[in-house]
Amino acid sequence: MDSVIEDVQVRKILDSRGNPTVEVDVTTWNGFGRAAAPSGASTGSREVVSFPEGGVDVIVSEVEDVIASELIGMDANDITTIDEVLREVDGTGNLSAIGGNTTVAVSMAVAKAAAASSNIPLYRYLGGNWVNELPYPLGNMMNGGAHAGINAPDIQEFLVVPIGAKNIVEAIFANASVHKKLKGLIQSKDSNFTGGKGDEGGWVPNITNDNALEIQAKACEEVGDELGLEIRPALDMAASELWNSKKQKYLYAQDGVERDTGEQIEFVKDIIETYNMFYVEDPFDESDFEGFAQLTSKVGNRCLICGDDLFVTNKELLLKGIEMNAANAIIIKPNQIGSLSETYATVKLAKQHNIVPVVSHRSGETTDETIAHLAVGFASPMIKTGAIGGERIAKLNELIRIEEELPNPKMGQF
Ligand SMILES: O=C(O)[C@@H](CO)OP(=O)(O)O
Ligand SMILES: [Mg+2]
Repeated sequence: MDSVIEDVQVRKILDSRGNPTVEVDVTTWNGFGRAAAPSGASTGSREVVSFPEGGVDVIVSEVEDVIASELIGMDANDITTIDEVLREVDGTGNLSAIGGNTTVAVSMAVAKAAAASSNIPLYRYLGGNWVNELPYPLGNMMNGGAHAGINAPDIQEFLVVPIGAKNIVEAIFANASVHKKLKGLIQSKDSNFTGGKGDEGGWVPNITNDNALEIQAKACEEVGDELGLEIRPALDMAASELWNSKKQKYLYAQDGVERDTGEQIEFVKDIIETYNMFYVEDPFDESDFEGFAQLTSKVGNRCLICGDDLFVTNKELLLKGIEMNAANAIIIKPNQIGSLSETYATVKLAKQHNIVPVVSHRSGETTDETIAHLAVGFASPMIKTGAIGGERIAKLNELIRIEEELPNPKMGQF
């Protein structure tokens, strides 16, 4: 049979932070799939464990043979069973024995090999013949928090969404234009700015959160006017990184301000209203479903409130979020949960409840382009994958190629 797995190979490769990660090759009788795992810096505490003790070297020297001997002879189309086998091989609840990064790379490589065995691209294999939607790219413009150095803003990511773009090419180049525009705007506020960038290619300015918000909005407006399309600001606050559980407060070191949960709700609501934010991710600590629910009830009709560390792509946590009306969007990162089939189950649940799934990169990435295919195949209306930088444009440029292949392409529907 065309899709029977004949070989599985694991190797150590570099990620964008210079750290080791795994790349997996899966060969079938008539196909080949390759995928690599990314890694986070601001990771949620309920994510699966990325690597076992001993790191990538242990996987290459000890785990590769075990996985290969289990998978060889199986049908690559049977991804759900293969993912279950990987969980059995691991034998722990949180994938700490062989690592969620190992299992997710195998799982994605298997899916790519299955698609290749049928001579179709991964997005079509996952989404079927009707797929025709491209995701709006959520582009990273300025970095702070755990993705930048000291003196940068506390908010982790200042993002933009080119919501008026008619196609993916226009959208991707609009984001790149905002990124360029911001360089000059930062220089006018920060005389020491050297043009330094953070982990995801956004600029790292030495300015306050307020100043960053102001120039983010200005850049959206100016570039939007120049290009004649609407561009809206967005944020990933990664607030678990700001939360101090002893003090029960969010600490904004750059601004010298501390906020309790009530003050944080008002602060974020105010930002959303002042700057007409399209999307705010992780405005509260990862355990504060209640804070999320309060904010969503106040502004969920005009802004996407998205859970990343809150849900960690986990179906059970999403279910809790749905019951509490905690959010109206969810970040989808396959390596948070460790397999493609579980990732899909979470996306499906989100869609059934009108929660917008946002397929996302990690701060540590490789040139693997798989998430571009997942976003299109899952009809995710938005993808978070940076704006510039080799490991980010690998995904963006793949979306351009996918758009070219689709007979009747449209931008995503919310
Ligand atoms: O918080 C996030 O959303 C991500 C990606 O932007 O960062 P990390 O991969 O460090 O978790
Ligand atoms: Mg996040």
